[in-house]
Amino acid sequence: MTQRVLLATGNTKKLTELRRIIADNDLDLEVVGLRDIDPYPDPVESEWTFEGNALIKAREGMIHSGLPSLADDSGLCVDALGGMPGVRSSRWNGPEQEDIANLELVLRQIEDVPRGRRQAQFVAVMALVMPDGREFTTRGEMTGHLTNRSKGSRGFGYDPIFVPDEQVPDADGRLRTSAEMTADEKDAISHRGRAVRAILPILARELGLPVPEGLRVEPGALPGADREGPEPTLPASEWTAQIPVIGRPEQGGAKPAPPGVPSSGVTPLEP
Ligand SMILES: O=c1[nH]c(=O)c2ncn([C@@H]3O[C@H](COP(=O)(O)OP(=O)(O)OP(=O)(O)O)[C@@H](O)[C@H]3O)c2[nH]1
Ligand SMILES: [Mg+2]
Repeated sequence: MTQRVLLATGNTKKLTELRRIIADNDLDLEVVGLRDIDPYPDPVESEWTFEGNALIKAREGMIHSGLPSLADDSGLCVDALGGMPGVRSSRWNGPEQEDIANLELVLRQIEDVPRGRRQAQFVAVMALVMPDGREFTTRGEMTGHLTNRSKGSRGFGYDPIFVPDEQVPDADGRLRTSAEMTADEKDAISHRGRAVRAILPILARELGLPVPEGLRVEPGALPGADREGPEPTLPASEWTAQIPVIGRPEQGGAKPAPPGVPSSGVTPLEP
């Protein structure tokens, strides 16, 4: 029988991306969203780390559904803002969680920062909480820089002002924002794509499912994969340290970067 897994997020655009990345990897799973179960109050994201908040959301999902639960905590870390908005990304302009207001505030805050110093990273942490209480987290990152005005209408959040490093310039030498990329292009290089592709082999193993070919990792590379005896007692943060960020194109991951996209290295800033 197909097993069910909860994706515990209230953000519909994020849910669409997560469902899509999971579907691309051919696991025999039924993915359930928060709308498919009895409603419960939004958990308070009270931690100061992506790992901490992802675990809060996944634990709450598991408690209310009884299902293995996945949650994503993600955000934009801007070098010129000392790594902020970070875990505060969705509420940067206030509790209303408005994407455009958040993005405009970041642009105002770095108005005087020159082009060569506008580096930023998207970070996503995926947490998996199993009904027996075991917990796992994986992390993915996407580096890039910020433009000074919005371009593109795909994606969500800060995508219209974020130019990923991992892309090839077009014929005019122009680089695109992640809001100008197709879904497949963004998933191949995104923080979320990487974090999801890293958690799927762990989820497959925990559910006793075959790990799809492209997601297979070396025996022993996953935490607890070769354990004997009692269940592991390491805190989730230490498990994380043992999990390789698989799925990166440069590491032979599940889904290669689209044709023409360099596997690593930094492409020039927009002319
Ligand atoms: O342009 C973007 N492209 C992305 O790919 C992306 N990933 C994250 N973000 C930003 O980070 C917040 C997450 O905050 P977050 O993890 O708390 O999620 P959320 O509050 O939206 O939903 P939930 O999962 O907590 O229910 C989001 O709202 C966005 O502002 C992104 N922006
Ligand atoms: Mg949130």
